[in-house]
This record gives sequence, structure tokens and C-alpha cells, in this order.
Amino acid sequence: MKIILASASPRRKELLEQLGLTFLVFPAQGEEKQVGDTPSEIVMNLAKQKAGEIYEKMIEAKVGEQDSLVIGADTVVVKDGKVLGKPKNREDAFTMLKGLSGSIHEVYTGVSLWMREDGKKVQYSFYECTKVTMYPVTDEELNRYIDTGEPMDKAGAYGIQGKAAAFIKKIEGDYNNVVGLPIARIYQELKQLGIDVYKFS
Ligand SMILES: Cc1cn([C@H]2C[C@H](O)[C@@H](COP(=O)(O)OP(=O)(O)OP(=O)(O)O)O2)c(=O)[nH]c1=O
Repeated sequence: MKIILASASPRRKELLEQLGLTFLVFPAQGEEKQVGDTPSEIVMNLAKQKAGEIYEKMIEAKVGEQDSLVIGADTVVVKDGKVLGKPKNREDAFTMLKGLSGSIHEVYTGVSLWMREDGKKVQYSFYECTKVTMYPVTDEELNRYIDTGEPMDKAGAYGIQGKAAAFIKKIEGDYNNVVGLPIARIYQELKQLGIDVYKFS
């Protein structure tokens, strides 16, 4: 059995490595469409598109002659019901961070698992939500943070694992979910499905 991570995110790769799993990385190339009415639906749909693309390619390319598991994920920040993805530019990053400063927001990560078991396609998605409280941050601090370049490839324009750690007052829920992959939940869901990930190689 093979595990394939359908992601270009170095953080997702690191988190999966933390579990000591053997896996391949094939990032999805397609332009995903934001579909859904709620943050949870949106992240699960986006994760599904990423994992689905790689699952289909893998079958086509016959990389997966054996049973396989493809993992896709998507992370967004939600502030007062508004979904924030990655900032488009510096101004966008500033507006996002200014909105998060001194208040509480949620981070949603959707996960989609596509499996081939005994020649059959099985697809399963779920999401995890973490509440994050940010200290008030001055405009000068925000500009200095944006100058580091750290916000640009991250949902909500910050990385809790990086320099933005200085702005985080409290988190409720899974830290790894904020970084982009709720590994404990993934492991537990697979366990419930009767899948022992350590049997994959
Ligand atoms: C909130 C937050 C997000 N992020 C990151 C996680 C994700 O990589 C990114 C959100 O973008 P995503 O679109 O979820 O993922 P991605 O484009 O980086 O990678 P791929 O689609 O190939 O899997 O924001 C952090 O690294 N730290 C944080 O604190």
C-alpha cells in the first residue's frame, strides 16, 4: 500500500513525516474552485478536489498498481464568518492581519482521503476547527511582519509556526490544524476505518 500526499506545502509534508510514515508527495496542479456555503464545506470541497486530482492521475499513470491512500488538505482562516485564503498582495495581507488583531478567529482545515481498497474507490472527507486569539498588533508591527515575506503563502496572512507566534495569545483546539494538517485526527479517522497507516510503505 502506498500513501500519497497531494500537497505542495512543506509544512504538511513535515507534519506527516512527524508520524514516521513512508509516503510520496504529488502536489495537485489544478485551479481548485471554491464551492460550498459554510467554511467547513468549502475546505472539504477544496481538499477533495486536490486529493481527487492526484488519485485520478495516479490511477492513469499506473503509479498505484497496489492499494493506495491519497491525502489532500485545505486551510482557511475565518473571521466573523468571512473566509480568508492567502493574501493577494501586501495590502491584502495588511487588511487581513488588521482584522485579526486583538480578536478571536477560527482556522478550518478540510481533509480528503481517497483510497483504493481491493480495486474499489473509497472517498472520505472531514474537517477540524481551531479557535485562535490574537493580541492587539500595531500597524508598525504588522508592516514589519509583512516585510519578512512570511504571510504571502499562508491563509489569513500569518504562520503560527513562524514569527507570528509573537502575536498569538491563545489557541483552543489542535495546533497542527492551524499549521495545515490535523495529523492526530487523520490518524484517528483512519484507525476508525480499520486502516493501519504503518502497514503502508
Ligand atoms: C493559519 C496558517 C496557515 N498556514 C498555511 C497552511 C497552508 O499551507 C496554507 C493555506 O493554503 P492551502 O491552499 O491550504 O495549501 P497550500 O497551497 O499551501 O498547499 P497545497 O494546496 O498544495 O496542499 O497556509 C500556515 O502555515 N500557518 C498558519 O498559521
